[in-house]
Amino acid sequence: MAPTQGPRAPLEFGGPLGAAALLLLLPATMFHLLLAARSGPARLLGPPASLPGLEALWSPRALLLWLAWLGLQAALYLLPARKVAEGQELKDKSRLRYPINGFQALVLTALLVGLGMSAGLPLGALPEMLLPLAFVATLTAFIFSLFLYMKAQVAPVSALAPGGNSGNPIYDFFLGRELNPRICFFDFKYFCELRPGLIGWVLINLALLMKEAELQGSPSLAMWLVNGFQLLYVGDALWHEEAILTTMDITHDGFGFMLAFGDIAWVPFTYSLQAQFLLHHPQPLGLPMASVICLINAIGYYIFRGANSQKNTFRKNPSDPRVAGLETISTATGRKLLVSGWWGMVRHPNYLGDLIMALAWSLPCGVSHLLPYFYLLYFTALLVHREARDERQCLQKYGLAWQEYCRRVPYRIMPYIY
Ligand SMILES: NC(=O)C1=CN([C@@H]2O[C@H](COP(=O)(O)OP(=O)(O)OC[C@H]3O[C@@H](n4cnc5c(N)ncnc54)[C@H](OP(=O)(O)O)[C@@H]3O)[C@@H](O)[C@H]2O)C=CC1
Ligand SMILES: CC(C)=CCC[C@@H](C)[C@H]1CC=C2C3=C(CC[C@@]21C)[C@@]1(C)CC[C@H](O)C(C)(C)[C@@H]1CC3
Repeated sequence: MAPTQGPRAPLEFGGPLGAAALLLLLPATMFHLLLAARSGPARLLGPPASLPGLEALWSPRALLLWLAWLGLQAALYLLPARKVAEGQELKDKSRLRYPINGFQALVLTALLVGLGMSAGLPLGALPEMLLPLAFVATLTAFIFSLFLYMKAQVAPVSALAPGGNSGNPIYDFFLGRELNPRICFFDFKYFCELRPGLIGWVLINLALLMKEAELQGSPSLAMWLVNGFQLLYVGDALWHEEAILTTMDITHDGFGFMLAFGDIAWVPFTYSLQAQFLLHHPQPLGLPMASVICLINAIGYYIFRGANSQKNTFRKNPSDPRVAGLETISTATGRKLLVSGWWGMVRHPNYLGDLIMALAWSLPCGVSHLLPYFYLLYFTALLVHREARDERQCLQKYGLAWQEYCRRVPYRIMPYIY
């Protein structure tokens, strides 16, 4: 049995109690949002108009569809890739290899869905199945996390994540014990983070758009914008798939319920909330306002992509002409920190861009309801918390050099505000 990390390792997310609460709260919130979006009052706060019975949650057809979806995405993952990338160096000095074929999976999925639709596949029926689909996705996340927890029992110590090995089963189940659980070349965390949930999200959005077209004669401008913006975001993530190998989720966090549920259930069913809301609460949107919203999304995307690409280019090759002229601070680890360019503006410019885009995704839903702004509120909380976790890790890694960086770049996410 793999040993634990010992009682003195710092606990996150409020320790075992916080983890236990989140195990219940996260699925409950997701179901609340799904129900609220389709209800008349569409209240974010307060109880849903009615609670569904088990017959509304359980459907063998939804289970089959869900398993077919996971199977399709797994098959696409296993197709030959245009490139195989190496991950960050692990504790045992080895590096894992990852197929770079996520964008290919998105295109092939789009082709298959297109073919299916021309053969009569009723994509517009999907919105009716969101509740039972979310239910089987949640069940899958629980069962899968249990499998991951047990798999970690026989994993070598070097394969364990820095957190998630406290010895408390609830906490460790939630956070995840093993860093990169795999069977042969199939990496579960890498697969889940980018494929079934992210591609599922844009498919759900598309189904909501088709349904709106069925009901109203054509999709609304607001629905087009939400679909377009979020497709750009998902397409971008898959196009720059390799960049995920340096994120905290892959390099630091174990794979447990938090990420498994987040990746396969939370992302597709709550990130599509704006499109769900629009189907049940059509919103008028004129061209001038739509243009302003497009501009906001473009500004957010420009900052998000610029900052992420600048850091990735710099981390891959600091002498790359695109980043060689930037000012840096040396650290004792031999790695440098950027102090000019995007990373000299605030310490997390990529989060700022992401948040601006989140605002642009909600604005097409008007200002009559708070519900479509849930993503913006949740995402602000997630990124503020994530930023604090990252800063702790960077302080540990870079010590004085990180303190110097914080002194030179005092704002975390929003210049002059935070
Ligand atoms: N839509 C969603 O739900 C979510 C989206 N995201 C997005 O994912 C993206 C990745 O985010 P995340 O993984 O949290 O973090 P980052 O991509 O911001 O990576 C943080 C790491 O970057 C390195 N770094 C920090 N400052 C500097 C600097 N000045 N110069 C060079 N390197 C630096 C450090 O690692 P090192 O030095 O070791 O390289 C640090 O640990 C973001 O765009 C975020 O908005 C994140 C979470 C959820
Ligand atoms: C509330 C809850 C269940 C939290 C779990 C958090 C996860 C939902 C997120 C943690 C980091 C994520 C990232 C993306 C999606 C959400 C999760 C999984 C991401 C794949 C979205 C697309 C981006 O371009 C990205 C690739 C940078 C990003 C990576 C982090």
